[in-house]
Amino acid sequence: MKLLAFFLRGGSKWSFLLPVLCGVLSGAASTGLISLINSVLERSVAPDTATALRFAGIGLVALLARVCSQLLLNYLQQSMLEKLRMELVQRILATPLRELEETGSPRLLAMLTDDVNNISSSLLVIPQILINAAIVTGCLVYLAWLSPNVFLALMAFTVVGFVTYQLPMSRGLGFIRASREVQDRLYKHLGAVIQGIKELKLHPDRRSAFLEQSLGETTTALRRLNLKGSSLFSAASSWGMFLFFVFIGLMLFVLPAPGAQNGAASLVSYTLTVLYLQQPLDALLANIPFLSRGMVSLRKVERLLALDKGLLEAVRTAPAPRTSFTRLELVGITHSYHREREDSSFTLGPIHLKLEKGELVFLVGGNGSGKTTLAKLITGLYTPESGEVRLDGVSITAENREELRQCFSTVFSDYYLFSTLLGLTPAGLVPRARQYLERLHLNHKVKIDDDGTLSTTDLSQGQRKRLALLTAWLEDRPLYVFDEWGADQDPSFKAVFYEELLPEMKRAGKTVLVISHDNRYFHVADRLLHLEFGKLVSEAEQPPLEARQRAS
Ligand SMILES: Nc1ncnc2c1ncn2[C@@H]1O[C@H](COP(=O)(O)OP(=O)(O)OP(=O)(O)O)[C@@H](O)[C@H]1O
Repeated sequence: MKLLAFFLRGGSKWSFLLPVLCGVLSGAASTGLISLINSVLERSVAPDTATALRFAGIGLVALLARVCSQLLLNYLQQSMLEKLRMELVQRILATPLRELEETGSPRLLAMLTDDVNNISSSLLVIPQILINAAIVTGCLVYLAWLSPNVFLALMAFTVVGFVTYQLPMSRGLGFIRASREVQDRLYKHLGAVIQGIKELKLHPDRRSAFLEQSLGETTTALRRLNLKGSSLFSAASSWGMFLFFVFIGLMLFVLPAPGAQNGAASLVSYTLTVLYLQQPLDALLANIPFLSRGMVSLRKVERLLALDKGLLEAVRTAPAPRTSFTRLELVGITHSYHREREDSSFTLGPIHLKLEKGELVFLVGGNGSGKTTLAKLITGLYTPESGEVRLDGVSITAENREELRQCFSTVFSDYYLFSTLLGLTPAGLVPRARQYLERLHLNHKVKIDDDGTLSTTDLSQGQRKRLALLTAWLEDRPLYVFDEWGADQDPSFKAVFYEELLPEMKRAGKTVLVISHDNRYFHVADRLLHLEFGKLVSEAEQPPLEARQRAS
């Protein structure tokens, strides 16, 4: 029911109902056919040309309605697949970063691939189940008309069949749920194959251990669980069919045509009708496992789908980026990471901090002291657990957090480089981008097409970071955050970055927060913020930039 409600909510009701109606029409026509066949066999209808034409007409309706239903269903499935995937991606984009980090990329990937496929496959079987259920109902009504006793006997069998069918089905569902959990682990290992390929290639023992233990154990567990689940589903389905044949056997040999008034002719009619039930019943039983997988997957993505509408709206209707700001204040903000398995936690803050327009601020401190975490809080990527962030005196809440984010251009140490200047296409930008390429000494390596496509991103780490800096530069936001940007640069380019580019940004009125371990260049900063174990331990004002440059 949950699945049905989800589909009906997700699209136009007619796009779902139309294939069902076509299917039901096809089912009704099929039932009409079986009734006609019975009548001809019983000789209650003459096998003349008119009957043959009736037969052909009903058959044609059954066929055309079935084809329409299938075509509409295929269309519905593909558009649902696209819609669901886009919807999930939009919800991922609107989900708080911390929540996504806790979910982890393997689970997100499994949702976007396996779960989306399972849900859309179950979409395809829902109408088929409804269609086959309609055929079964049609046949049952016909059977009830032929003989109420045979109908009642069949219903009694159906109840027994349903109850006994449920037992293996619910066990099977348990295995499918467990296999879906293991699937997340599989994606983690597959990620390790791709990202850890160098380490795996260079170390045979690690490679074998990975193949046998990590990946091997997971794929074996997955195979076993899926096998158990599918076997139980098949067993349940076969049990249903077995009961069906038992019923036919009883009808033929033990209780010859209960309620039969017309002897052999009636027996032929019941048997034929009951036999005709086999195909839709078989399809019904075969489709239920797909439905079960769809339900398991829907539960997996439910949390994303239930995302607060306000968050979704805030991302969909993001404000235009600000061109300037005066002051950003952090008032007693805190953030904690809890590690369940390690029974330890890291707490940043409470942090009190002000960033003014045109300031060049360095954030320094040991590894793990909380610099990146603080940068994520400042940029609005994390929501503080307590305290307040104020932009030009206005408190930042869920409603206006997008406005804060739009103030920043960043290059985090785990930045991502897009292969085009995505979202940056105002006229005159590409010539500026080419100038920056030259300044960043990348003009011999990378070309930028008029549509903003970069000729390559297959560069050295230092060069890739320069390209990321170029994108940030082009965004032209009032606040910049560079997280250990200089770490991959050669000494000459480090000097260009710290002594030319940063002061130039400052002169252009930008506020720049630089996370750095390059103590050779600390003199460039207006202020040094020192973070240790999550606390700001000191804040050092420095003399004016010109004096500092002269001194160095
Ligand atoms: N996603 C996360 N989940 C759990 N703990 C985290 C996460 N990110 C960081 N931490 C922990 O929080 C602490 C601060 O990390 P953070 O990355 O902010 O430090 P940092 O000062 O930027 O370090 P570095 O100089 O090494 O980049 C560390 O102890 C780290 O283990």
